[in-house]
Amino acid sequence: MLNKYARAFFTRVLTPFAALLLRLGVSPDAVTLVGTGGVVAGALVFYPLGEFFWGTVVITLFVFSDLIDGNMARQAGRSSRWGAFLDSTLDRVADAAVFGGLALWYAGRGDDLLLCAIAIFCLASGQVVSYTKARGEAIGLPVNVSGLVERAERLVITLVAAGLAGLADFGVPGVGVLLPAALWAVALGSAVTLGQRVVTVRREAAEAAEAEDAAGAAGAGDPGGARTGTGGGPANGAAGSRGGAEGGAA
Ligand SMILES: CCCCCCCC/C=C\CCCCCCCC(=O)OC[C@H](COP(=O)(O)O[C@@H]1[C@H](O)[C@H](OP(=O)(O)O)[C@@H](O)[C@H](O)[C@H]1O)OC(=O)CCCCCCC/C=C\CCCCCCCC
Ligand SMILES: Nc1ccn([C@@H]2O[C@H](COP(=O)(O)O)[C@@H](O)[C@H]2O)c(=O)n1
Ligand SMILES: [Mg+2]
Ligand SMILES: [Mg+2]
Repeated sequence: MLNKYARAFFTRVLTPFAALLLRLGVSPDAVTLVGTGGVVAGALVFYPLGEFFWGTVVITLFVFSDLIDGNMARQAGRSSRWGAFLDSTLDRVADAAVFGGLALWYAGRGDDLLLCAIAIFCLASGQVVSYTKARGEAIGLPVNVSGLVERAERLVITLVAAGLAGLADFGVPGVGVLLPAALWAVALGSAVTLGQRVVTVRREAAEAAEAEDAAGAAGAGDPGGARTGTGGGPANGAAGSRGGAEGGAA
C-alpha cells in the first residue's frame, strides 16, 4: 500500500536531493552501499543495547537512501540490471540487521525469549515474502500481487514503534508496549502476505501451464513449442514455468 501511495510523494520530495548528489558526482551504487551500511550499523550497534530512540534515528537517516538510489539512477538514465540486483540484495541485508538487532536485544538484556522468537520470525518471513516475488518472477510469472505487508510496511511499523518505545528513556510513560505490538503485527502480517503471494504464484503457474497446453495442442508437432519453455519470455522464458525454468535462478 505504501509502495503504491507514498512512493510518488517521496519521489517528489527526494528528487532535488537526488539531483544534487548526481551533480556532486555521487553514483547510485554508492548511495545504495552507504545507505545499507548506515542501516546495518544503526540497527546492530544501538538496538542490542536497547537504545531504540537513537537506533531508529540513525536507521531512519539512512533508510531513505533506498528511495534515493533508484531516483538517481532513473534521473541519470542509468537504471541497470546490476543496480536492481544490488538494491534488492542489500534490502535483504538491511532488513536482517533491523530485526536481528531487535532479536539480539530480546535474547540479551531485553530478556524475553518469546519476543526474540517473534523478531526472528519477522526477519525470516520478511525474507521469504520478498523471495516469493523474486523467484516467481525468475520463472517468468508476473506475481501480480503485493500483499498486506510489504517491505515499506514492515519497516514503517517497526521503526515508528521502536522510535516511540525509545522515548521511554526520556521519561515518556506507556510506550514500552509499542514495540512488542509492532513485532506481533509484522509477524502476523508477513504470514498473511506470504500466503497471499504463494496462492497467487500457484494460480499464475496453473494458468501459464493451461496456456502452454492449449498452445501445445494448437501447434502439435512443433518441437520448439511453448511447453518446452523455448518460446522466450521476460527473464528466462515466461513459458518456462513447466519447461526449463524449474532449474533457473534459485
Ligand atoms: C519522537 C519519535 C522519534 C522517532 C524517531 C523517528 C521515527 C521514524 C520512524 C519511521 C520512519 C520510517 C521510514 C521508513 C521508510 C522506508 C522506506 C523504504 O525503504 O521503503 C522501501 C520500499 C521498497 O523499496 P524497493 O522497491 O527498493 O524494494 C523492493 C522491496 O523490498 C521488495 O520486497 P517486498 O515488498 O516484496 O517484501 C522486494 O521484492 C524487491 O526486491 C525490492 O526491490 O520503498 C517503498 O515502498 C516506497 C514507499 C516508502 C514509504 C515510506 C513511508 C514513510 C512513512 C512514514 C514515516 C513516518 C515517520 C513518522 C514518525 C513518527 C514517529 C513519532
Ligand atoms: N544502485 C542502484 C539502485 C537502484 N537502481 C534502479 O532503481 C530501481 C529501484 O528503485 P527504488 O526507487 O526502489 O530504489 C532498481 O530496480 C534499478 O532499476 C539502479 O540502477 N542502481
Ligand atoms: Mg532503492
Ligand atoms: Mg530497495
